[in-house]
Order: sequence, then C-alpha cells, then structure tokens
Amino acid sequence: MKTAIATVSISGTLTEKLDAIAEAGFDGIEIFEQDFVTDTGSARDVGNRIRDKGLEVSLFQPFRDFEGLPEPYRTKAFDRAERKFDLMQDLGTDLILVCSSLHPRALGGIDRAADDLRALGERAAARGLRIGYEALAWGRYVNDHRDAWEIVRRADHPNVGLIVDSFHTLGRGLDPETIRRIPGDKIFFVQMADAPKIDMDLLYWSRHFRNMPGEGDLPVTDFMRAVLAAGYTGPVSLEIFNDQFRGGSPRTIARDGYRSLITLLDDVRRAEPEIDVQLPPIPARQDVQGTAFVEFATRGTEAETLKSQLTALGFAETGRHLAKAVTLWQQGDIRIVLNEEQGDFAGTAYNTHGTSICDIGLTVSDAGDTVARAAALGAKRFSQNPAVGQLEIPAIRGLGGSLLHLLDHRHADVWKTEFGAGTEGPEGAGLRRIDHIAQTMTYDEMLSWSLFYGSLFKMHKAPMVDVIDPDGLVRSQALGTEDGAFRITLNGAETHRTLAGSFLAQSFGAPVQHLALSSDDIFASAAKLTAAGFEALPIPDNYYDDLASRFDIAPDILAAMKRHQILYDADDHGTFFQMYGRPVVSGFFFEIIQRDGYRGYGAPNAPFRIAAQKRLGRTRGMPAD
Ligand SMILES: O=C(O)c1ccc(O)c(O)c1
Ligand SMILES: [Mg+2]
Repeated sequence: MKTAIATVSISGTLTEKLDAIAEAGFDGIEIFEQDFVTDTGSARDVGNRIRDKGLEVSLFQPFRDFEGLPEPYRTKAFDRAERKFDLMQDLGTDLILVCSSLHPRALGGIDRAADDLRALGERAAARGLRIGYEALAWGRYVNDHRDAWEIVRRADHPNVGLIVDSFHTLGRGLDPETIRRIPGDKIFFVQMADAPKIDMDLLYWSRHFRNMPGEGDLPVTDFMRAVLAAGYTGPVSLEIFNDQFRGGSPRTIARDGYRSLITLLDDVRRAEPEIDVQLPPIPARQDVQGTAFVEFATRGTEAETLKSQLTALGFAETGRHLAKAVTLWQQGDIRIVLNEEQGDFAGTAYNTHGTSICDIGLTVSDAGDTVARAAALGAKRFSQNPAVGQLEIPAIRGLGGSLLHLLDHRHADVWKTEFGAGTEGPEGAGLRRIDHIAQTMTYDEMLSWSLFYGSLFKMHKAPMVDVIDPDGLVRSQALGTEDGAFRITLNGAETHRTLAGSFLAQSFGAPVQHLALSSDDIFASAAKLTAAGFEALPIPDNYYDDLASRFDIAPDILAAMKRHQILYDADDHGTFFQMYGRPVVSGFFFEIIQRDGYRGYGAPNAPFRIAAQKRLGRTRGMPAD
C-alpha cells in the first residue's frame, strides 16, 4: 500500500516539509496549493524537487467552490480549473481534489452537481487527468460522503471519482460501514485523520484539532477497514490540520505520521484478515510484563546523595558490574541501576541532564519481535559495544534521545551474569514493584509519546486530566497495560513556572521526573522508612481536615496518615494511598503508593503535592521555579 501525507500537515518551508516526509518513509505527498504558491520555484521545478526526494505527487488540492454555480460564475469556475490543470501537468500529478462548495451563489441539486462534474471530467480526460470529489463536513449542500458518492455515481465518468476523508465522515458521526458498498475503483483517494472528541463547530474542529490516527477518539480503524474492504488499492494519505503540529518539528511530525499510518494498516489487517492490506508483515503489539529495571546516569556527590536516598528507602546494593562503574540496587521486584561511567550512553546523558533516568528496561513477551515492530514503525535500534561479560540486550531509542531496553525470558540470567545478583532483592521496607514511571515533557510532545507507547505495546490510554499547579496547568495522560504490570504517566508542561516545567528547564529535558514504588502495606513501609531516616514531603493539616469531610476514613487510619504524610484517594474500583519523598537530585523524587484496586494516580491530590514541593523549595532558599 502506498503511503502519503498532505504538505499542510507539516510545519516549515516546502523544502523542509519534503525532507522530513521523505526521511520518515512516505511514498508520496498531497501538495497543498498554498505550499506551492509560497515557494519560489516553477511548477516543473517543484515537481522535480519532489521526485528527486523519491516522492510522488499523489494529489493536488484543494479546488474549491466549483459545482452548482449559475452563469457567469460557472464558466469562470471551469476556466479556473483549466489553469489548475496546467499547473498539475507541470507538477506531474494526475489527480485534483474538488471539495464540496461553500459558494454563496451555489445552487443545490444532485443532478446539477453531477452534470458539472461530468463536464469537468470530460475536460480532465482530454489531458489524462482525474477529478476526485470530497464532501466537506460543512459543505453548503453536500456534506456527507453518501451524497458525494451519489453525485459521482450520476456523473458517470471514468475520470471522476470519490475522495473520502475520515474526519468528514466520522466527525459528523456518519457510519463508515456505508463506504463498503462503494466500488473500490470509484474511490480515487483516501485521507485519514483522527481528532479528540470535543463538542465544537465542525469547521473549527477540523482546521485546528485533527491529529494522527490513533492520537484521537474517532473510530479510524473501522473507517480504514471499510475503505479497504470496498476494494480501494490507491494511496493512504494523512491530512492533518493541527495548530500544535504547525509549530512543531517537521521531522517529529512526519515520523509520528508514518508510525500512526503503518500502525493503522496493521490494525486493519489484524481486525479483518480477509482484507489484503499490501504491507510487509510486522510483529503484533507486545505485552509488557513489567519494568525490568530503571537506570540512572549519575556521578560524584550526586551519586552519593542518590545512594543514601535509596538506602533510606530500603534498597540494598546487591551487585557491581563485572567491568563497569555500575551498581545494582534491589528491593523486592524493583531493580535500580546506577551508572557512573563517563563514556557510554549514560555518560552522555549525565553530561546533558545531570543525574537522571537514562534507560528503562521492560520485560516483554518477545524482545526481538518488539524491536522488529519498533523498527517497522520508524524507531531506531540502539546498540553499544557490550563490555566483557555483558549480554547484548535488544534496545531502541525512545523519543527525545531516551533509551528503552527490551528483555524476555532469554535474559532471565542477566542479573546473575552481569552483577552476580539474584532477580529478587531483599524485603527492605516492603516496597515490592515499580507502580508507574512519571515522564515530563512539553505539552507539544505528549501526543508523540502516547503514540510511541500505544503503537508498540498493548496499552490503554486513560482520559487526559488537568493537574493544577499554583503557577499553571499541567496536563497528564496515563497509559497502562490491562493488568497494570506497566504504567506510565505523561505530564505535559505548558510553562516553565510549573513544577514540571521547571524540572524540564533545569534538567534540559530529562524524561523522568518521578518513580512510584508500591507497597502492599504503606503504613508498615512508612514506619520502616521513617526509622531509616527517610523524610516525607510535609502535607498541611488542612488537607487531612478536608479529607475527613470528603471520605469516611477511620480516625486511627487518618491519624496514621497524618503522622506519615500519606495522601488518599478512591475511585469505583478501590482505594489509594500515596506519600512523596523530597526532591533527591536535579528535581527528581520518589513516590510510595498502595493501590487496592484503584486505577488512577491520585490526580485530586496533585495540587496539594505540588504546592508542598514548591513550599519546600522556598524554605530551602532554592528558587521555587
Ligand atoms: O478545511 C478545508 O477547507 C479542507 C480542504 C481540503 C480538504 O481535503 C479538507 O478535508 C478540508
Ligand atoms: Mg480532506
């Protein structure tokens, strides 16, 4: 299947767009007229530049306000079309998108529109060109793909076909199944876009909020299935109007687009195996069985500070790497690796971000398959010469320079081989496993990250929540496996004044701001932590008074919570306790939780936690942001 993307989807100059689109792996582009007009090259020159990048011009668009016009507008519209036909021939494309009219003088009537399109098809045929007709969701008379198809059917011309666009169909809540009945060879082109469910004017929603398939809430897989089941075999193209993307990095957006499109086609093939999706086979989304390890890049006094915090948390150093300045710290099923090497990936991460989590190891069903899927979706494999005794564990680059190692049953002995340690650590303070990893990023990067995880692993996206920081808003999106074995929260900062934003600014974009470790008995763990010198984040008494008014909590439990600075929340599935450590190094901190069926992350407590962290920063004489 050929892939394409509309130039309007990407930021930058036409040259920057083309470079990014070609590099991401697309076969073609839909050239937006504006992108051509703003360029200084002639149509022939632009066409050649596109082909020099290995791309084809799959479509020229848009041609507006054509059908249903009375004279003299009608003749003018045909003249205008002839000029665009000249342009298309110079650019080297045979297909033009005609979108349904918004012209104030346009008249309705399916036969009138069909007659106009047939006449245009006749003129196009004389030049070997084709016309694709698209219903805009806000078209004056035609705003439903079923009506557009009826017009195309009545136009009854081999050079006139239909263009379907998932946004216009799904955004209006139309059933995509109706597309299955259209003959595949009469669908000339397919445009894909998703969008978050927001109740707003269709035109505004479409022009500002579209996003990549899988990034929004529309049933794009059902749409794609219907189109391919109809027998469509042409290019599958992305047409994304999005304010964030207009200001984003061309390479990131193009790469996300390619990732989303291949994921979509693969999803269609898995949902409906009878459809012949012409795409090389790729391994399925993988199950994540848990976090095998997290690795910090650290050094010097920062390493000492981190080690004393780990000790206070009940961790023990259980092994030293055979050949490197790397130690393993364990407790229960949690493995934290401290990497003090100067060279290597960790050394570079330390030089960029200071002490930070530079690598995450995930246990998956098949590490090789995970890497193969990631590579097919455009991720880069990572390898670093293994030191003596070091196993070659498959790895890929995540976003923003991060690293993800993938382990399966073949790597069960890694802790023994490399560190002389067992898989399970000591009982310590009763912390059993990593509950979640909290990543911080700019708001603009959130969709990229959720697409990255969601396209690679079997994970569910929770609805986005707003976290109120005293100095701004942070948006938070959680992704997790069905059984909760792996959970991640993505926190998007819009300003550097929020705690998340200042962490990003100070660490030059370190990805992980905190790590949440779970206990089966947080009160017993808290007592051990306090005895070991762990200092919890102080929570004001007001919080506990308010809590008592909101929940029925037994007085002795409430008193223990107050003593240990433990916060509380509950949902329909169960209860949740959480306590926070103080910032350790570079703004990074630990969280301790107990989750009894609860599915969230304590979002209602976030404003109190953030205010307490900021207060602590001020009393220490550190800037609050
Ligand atoms: O918003 C628009 O005008 C517009 C133009 C062309 C398209 O293909 C489309 O889906 C929307
Ligand atoms: Mg469209």
